[in-house]
Amino acid sequence: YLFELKEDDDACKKAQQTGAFYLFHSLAPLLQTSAHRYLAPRHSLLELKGLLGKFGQDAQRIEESVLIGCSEQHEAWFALDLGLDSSSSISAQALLHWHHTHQFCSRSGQPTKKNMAGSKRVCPSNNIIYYPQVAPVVITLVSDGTRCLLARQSSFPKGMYSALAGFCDIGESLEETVRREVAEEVGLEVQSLQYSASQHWPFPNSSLVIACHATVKPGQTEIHVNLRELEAAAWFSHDEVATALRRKGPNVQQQNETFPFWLPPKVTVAHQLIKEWVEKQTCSSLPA
Ligand SMILES: NC(=O)C1=CN([C@@H]2O[C@H](COP(=O)(O)OP(=O)(O)OC[C@H]3O[C@@H](n4cnc5c(N)ncnc54)[C@H](OP(=O)(O)O)[C@@H]3O)[C@@H](O)[C@H]2O)C=CC1
Ligand SMILES: [Mg+2]
Repeated sequence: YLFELKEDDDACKKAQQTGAFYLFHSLAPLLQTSAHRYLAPRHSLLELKGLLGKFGQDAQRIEESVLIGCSEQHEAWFALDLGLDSSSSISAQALLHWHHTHQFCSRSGQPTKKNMAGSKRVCPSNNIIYYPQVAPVVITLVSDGTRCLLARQSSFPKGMYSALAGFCDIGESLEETVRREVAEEVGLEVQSLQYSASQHWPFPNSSLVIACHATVKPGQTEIHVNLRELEAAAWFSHDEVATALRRKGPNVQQQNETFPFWLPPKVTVAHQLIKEWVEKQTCSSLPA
């Protein structure tokens, strides 16, 4: 069904009649607080038209919405940004952002036109099709068997350490990216690696973060921090990491100077990767 909506502008327009719209303003989602949770309110086409009228905006703006999914019952879901310049066409956040920053054909310089679903943009002068881009990123938790390596960039919030990360270069396999990034950032040679999980990551542009565990040879653990990429990197013991996992974000005052660091929040695949390592270490240290 989604494929049909992406390929057929008329079918997509029809789906808007019974669909649900989620709203953004300058790429920030409109959220509603409800019992200490944030919910994204849904709007029918009729409600949306009413809202647009209230804000003095033309109903034509609905053409700028982008398809972001559908329910099992074929209710189509759309996202619309009411805060961006009305001449731009838009898309949930990552897709909206991509449309906002890909308005022109890089061959002809002419404005490109979004299809109804927002799954692509086409240059009317040469028919070149542009599809939304995703940049693959690997995130690697390096271990020497008993400790794991965590690092921080100067741009991280104060005290936060995470696993190593890096964008894939063109032509690389994921395995090659892991080996290159680990060598580049901390001067270590990866011995083996294992895939863990992946996550869509909309910051700064749309990325697909692929998380892996990697090992280095126990005798080859000396870190050479690349200070152009990282502010610091160090080996941490199982206990240090397990304690840091229980610590909540930067707002918590650190009581104990021995553990001055904290880890990325639960929502990140980085957190899941570190948690997985801690759990694996705990299991392997239990008596058989
Ligand atoms: N969800 C998660 O758990 C995690 C997500 N991440 C995300 O992974 C990303 C990569 O990690 P990071 O260590 O910064 O990567 P890198 O080590 O590859 O370094 C980032 C630098 O690479 C350059 N670069 C190369 N290709 C791209 C591209 N396609 N898009 C943007 N920059 C590119 C940029 O340089 P220049 O600025 O000079 O152009 C950028 O500053 C970050 O955006 C981070 O938010 C990282 C860890 C965990
Ligand atoms: Mg990096």
